[in-house]
Amino acid sequence: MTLDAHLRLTRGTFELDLPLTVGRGEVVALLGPNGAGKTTALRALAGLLPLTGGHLRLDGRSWDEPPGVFVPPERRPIGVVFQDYLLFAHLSALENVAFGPRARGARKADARATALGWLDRVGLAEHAAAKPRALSGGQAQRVALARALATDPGLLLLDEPLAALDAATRLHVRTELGRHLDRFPGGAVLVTHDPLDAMVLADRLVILERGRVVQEGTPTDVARHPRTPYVADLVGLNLYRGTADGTVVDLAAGGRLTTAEPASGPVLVAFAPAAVSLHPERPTGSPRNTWRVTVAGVEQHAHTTRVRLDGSPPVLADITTATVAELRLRPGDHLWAAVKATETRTYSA
Ligand SMILES: Nc1ncnc2c1ncn2[C@@H]1O[C@H](COP(=O)(O)OP(=O)(O)OP(=O)(O)O)[C@@H](O)[C@H]1O
Repeated sequence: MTLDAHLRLTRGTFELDLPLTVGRGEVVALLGPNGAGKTTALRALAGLLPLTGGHLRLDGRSWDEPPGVFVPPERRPIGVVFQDYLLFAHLSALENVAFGPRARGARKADARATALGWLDRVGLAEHAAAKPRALSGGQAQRVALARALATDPGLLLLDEPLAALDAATRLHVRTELGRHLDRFPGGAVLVTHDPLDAMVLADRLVILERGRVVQEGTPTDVARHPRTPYVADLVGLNLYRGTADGTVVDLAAGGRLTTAEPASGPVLVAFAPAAVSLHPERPTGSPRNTWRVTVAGVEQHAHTTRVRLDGSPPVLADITTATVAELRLRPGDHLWAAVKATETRTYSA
């Protein structure tokens, strides 16, 4: 199955304008800040919101092409997994999964056999008789996935499928979901806020901001070459726009950096917060960028401390607990930031 779409629609003052293709067996993650249009895109794919322009085709068959064509949701071969599962509370796990095949005309015994096969594949055959309230969050999510796959959909839509799970369950269900997605022959569109879900599960990321695509590529490519502050934040990098003249880049945010790769004209420069070291005095002796900074905030992460620093340019630094103790950091403190040219990546803007 191949999805070929240009989703154009208007909701109040918001406009979605999203070209989107999904190949056979491909998982595409839609990422973006709140209000970027991710849910709107998913609802348009499902047929819950009609397009106002553009087109939506699966394997050459048109599902939505205003003004003439609109295939209603119940006639689209899609499977949907939402964060809150939406299992029928009064039906058993088996009946929940059998519901789709039944609704599509399968005989009761056949629908139950299909459902049991899917529950077995997601490791829940022994919970077939359980009602949703007797299942854990992770188990309910697996029933929701089995239910979506039991109808043999051409397209799978996943809306924040792991968001309702606690951290430990999430890790486990993420790995399992990845395995099922690898085997799924159709295409899948995954909406998520979690960069890790997207990086682990998706073949390709499409980043939306204000209804438009701002960046698209494999997880590795996007993580290495963020193009907007939102994407840089998502993948945890410092990112600056600037103008390069050889290995010197004048930054739009103020200041200049010496980089390793020579370039010319408008560029983006990125480096990891872990590449930044902080010093009470100006460090000397090695070929580094150094500039004066002021501590704006300090956050404790799992194994490091992230320090937000004002300066020209402002910068994020990840430092060890030992360094935090040594520097006794407090907001307003003046320090020197240093980053080696070889730790920076430069690419055209
Ligand atoms: N019922 C509605 N009527 C008018 N505008 C709406 C409606 N629902 C959403 N919008 C607008 O559409 C835009 C996109 O919303 P959407 O829910 O698709 O974003 P999202 O990327 O899924 O955000 P989130 O991450 O918060 O779920 C928003 O700017 C919102 O204001």
